Amino acid sequence: GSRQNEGFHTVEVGETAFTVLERYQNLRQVGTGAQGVVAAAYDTQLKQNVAIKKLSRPFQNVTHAKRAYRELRLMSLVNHKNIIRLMNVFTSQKTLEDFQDVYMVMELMEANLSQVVNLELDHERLSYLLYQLLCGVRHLHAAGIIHRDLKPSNIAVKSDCSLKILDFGLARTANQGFLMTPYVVTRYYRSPEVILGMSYSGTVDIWSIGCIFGEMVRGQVLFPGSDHIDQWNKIIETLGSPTPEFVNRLQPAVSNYVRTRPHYRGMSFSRLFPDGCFPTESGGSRALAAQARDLLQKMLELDPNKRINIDDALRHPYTNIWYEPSEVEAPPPLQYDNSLDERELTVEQWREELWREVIN
Ligand SMILES: O=C(Nc1cccc(-c2n[nH]c3ccc(-c4nc[nH]n4)cc23)c1)c1ccco1
Repeated sequence: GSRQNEGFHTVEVGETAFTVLERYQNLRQVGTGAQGVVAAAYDTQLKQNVAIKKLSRPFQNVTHAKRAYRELRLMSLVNHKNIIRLMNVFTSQKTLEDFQDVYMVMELMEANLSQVVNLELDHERLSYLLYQLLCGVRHLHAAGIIHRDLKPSNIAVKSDCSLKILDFGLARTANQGFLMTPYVVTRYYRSPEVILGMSYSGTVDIWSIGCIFGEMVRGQVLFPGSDHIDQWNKIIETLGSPTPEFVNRLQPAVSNYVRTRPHYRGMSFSRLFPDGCFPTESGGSRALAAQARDLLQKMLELDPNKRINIDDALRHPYTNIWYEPSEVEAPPPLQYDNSLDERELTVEQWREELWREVIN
């Protein structure tokens, strides 16, 4: 029979075949994402558990290819404790012609945040998770990377309450919603400026963090919109209509639409996040609830120009108890050249780009 690739072995993980280096043993599925299947494994060389993500035919279309290329380049560029680290990347195929799959080996976490948002977290854990998320995003922004698609499913945690961001979101030119796979694009955490197609800056990620933080407090999604229109309606019904000054900054067609909406006053934040939905452990909890509510209000500001920025959020009383200059001001990685993942290449050209990234 054909000589099995030396140094590789093939195992079934769920319905997916993983052909991985011999050093990775005892594979078991821990998750699936829009890009592929993730397995936990034991690395017999490093003598530690790892996560292995299989990207099946990442060049199958431009969306997958851009995302895979961006992720490979960014993960090897970025080095921060709150961003998942790429430990190895390989393919079992020997030539470009045979090139099919990419395997990314990363640190193993224990759960993703969507499995944690409905737990009753005390203020200590809540503020620590929020602080780490802000640190990780600050590091991305320092490298010129705006994530734009932060949500609980692409953030992972461990029982020691450590948190890591799992991916790098959308390339600026990625199409906003149509995917070839059956996976639904979750828009619940997308900021008003992304929904309304405005120019955007790093504060889009602050909005998403506010939505995630709010969901951990409330135990349910803040703005569960079924599409962009519904998403916008849910946001203004809850937070109130935008100011005329904000609406005037929109593109004409969009501002005309936004003006047709009924006028909403919005709910007060003490009604949105009453004391009852905060942990009530002994001592100081009313003061902590007030601090958490204050920070939420500043993150869930409709107008990006008025929204709190990352540095102020890290210095807010609710999070700055964790402030460690070494974690917050970690030296920024080399600036990421966004233009590389925004080239309009053909599937075949992306395949070659990915092949080069994997074999070097
Ligand atoms: O469920 C377990 N772990 C778990 C749960 C959720 C995420 C990860 C995870 N760790 N590292 C990663 C890197 C990337 C991804 C990724 N998911 C989509 N895209 N990328 C996910 C991970 C791990 C578990 C049970 C027993 C031991 O671990």
